[in-house]
Amino acid sequence: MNSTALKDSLYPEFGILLVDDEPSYHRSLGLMLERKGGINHLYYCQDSRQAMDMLETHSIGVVLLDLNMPHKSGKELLSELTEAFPDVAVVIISGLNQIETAVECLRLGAFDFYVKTTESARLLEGIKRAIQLQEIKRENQELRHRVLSRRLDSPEAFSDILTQSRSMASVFQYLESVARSSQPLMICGESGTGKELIARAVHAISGRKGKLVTVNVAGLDDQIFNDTLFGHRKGAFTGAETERAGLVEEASGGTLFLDEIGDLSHSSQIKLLRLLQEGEYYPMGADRPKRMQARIFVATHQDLAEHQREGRFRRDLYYRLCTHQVQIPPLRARREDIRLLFTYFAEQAAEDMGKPAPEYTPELWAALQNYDFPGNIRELRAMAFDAISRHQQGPMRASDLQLLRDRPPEGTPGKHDTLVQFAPDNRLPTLAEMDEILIQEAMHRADYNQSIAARILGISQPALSKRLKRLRDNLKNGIEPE
Ligand SMILES: Nc1ncnc2c1ncn2[C@@H]1O[C@H](COP(=O)(O)OP(=O)(O)OP(=O)(O)O)[C@@H](O)[C@H]1O
Repeated sequence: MNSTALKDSLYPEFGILLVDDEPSYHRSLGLMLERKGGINHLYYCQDSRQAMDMLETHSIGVVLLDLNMPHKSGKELLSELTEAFPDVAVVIISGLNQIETAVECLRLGAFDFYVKTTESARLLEGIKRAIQLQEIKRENQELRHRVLSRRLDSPEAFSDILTQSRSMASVFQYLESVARSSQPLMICGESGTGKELIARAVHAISGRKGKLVTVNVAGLDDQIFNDTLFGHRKGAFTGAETERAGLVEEASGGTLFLDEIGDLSHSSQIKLLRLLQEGEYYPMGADRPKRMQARIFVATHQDLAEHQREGRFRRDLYYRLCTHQVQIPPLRARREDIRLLFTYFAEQAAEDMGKPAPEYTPELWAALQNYDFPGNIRELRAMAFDAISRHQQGPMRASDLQLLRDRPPEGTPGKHDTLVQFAPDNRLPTLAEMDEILIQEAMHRADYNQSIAARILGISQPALSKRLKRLRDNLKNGIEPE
């Protein structure tokens, strides 16, 4: 047995076992796979009687099997193999071009059938397909396992992403199951939902030793895109006085994160597609290609599926990019995170500004809960910093939040006087929350005169006093309105 398994970075994650009695064919196929496909996690077996043992002892995902071998024929081995290892993909590479044999092998469970004289590019494409399918199968199994056990292997990688939402926990579980894949990852979500934080977390648990290199591709014209990603040789164009490595090279052994991919120009889309299809690229002015050693992440706040349907984004590129895809929910779809995040950012702001962190009124929470956050967490963060900078004393109130975009213009009468909006998509406040909001508002309008506030509310002054006391006690004990 010979294997390349000692190399630093192995692709794919599982082994590819070549079973053939001809060492010269092993050599040429191995070289072709490594040079043209970057496939270097290879094991060789010359004696077909040993193949089953190798499958027992190594993590093999794909077997490349010859048919005509002494001792045990390929067909015999195929039957044993598909029975004992139904999850392994077997690609037959036969010396004979016989249609009946091909049909029989496929019936026995082979994934694909090629003859040895097949053009190497076609053979490579077929083997890559088998690898990709295996990767997806394994990731699926891994994901099912994680979802059922509701666990994360590396919770620390996600510790910068504050959340208590169940939907985000599922996002993390999915990301862990695809973190070690070599396939691209597409991160979708509205602006400010934390896509860049997600990219960093997934890179951290990808097992890749290289860097995460980020580039925003929106607005890059095709020439700049080309130079930024692929670099150039000295003298490649007027002004190219020194050689420059592109970001694909900088991300070697790591991850290249292309942000705002929905804004990539059409000509640059073609270049990116070629890079993904061939795994190779030409720095400007170079006559030999370089092999890409980076994994690609992309992010977008746009609906790329729709762009693709409308012809604004190349369909072939879209399908290459979305093998693994995650949708980060907007903040309004995980309102349970609002209080956690606001408190966190407000405390951070207070510390930065040397102020004590304030208490918060229930009315403030209700106003935040009923706001849509079109700018998501980025907007919430800015809102918390702004509120702390202007806050003077006492508990922080809804009126300290100047950034509420849908706040009615000053002086709008009626129900708009309060910050609580009754938009159809918003959660309605509970009666208990409404009670508190009304009391706070009445006290504010009455300039904290209880008798006047009681009159505004249509209750007696002792009744208001009792409610105020209960409110203060709840606030002190951190109890939420039911
Ligand atoms: N769950 C979170 N916990 C803590 N901070 C967060 C969280 N989500 C986002 N942030 C912060 O919000 C801001 C915006 O996040 P980020 O830049 O990752 O968003 P994005 O989705 O990439 O935005 P864009 O699409 O505009 O590039 C950053 O300051 C980030 O640190």
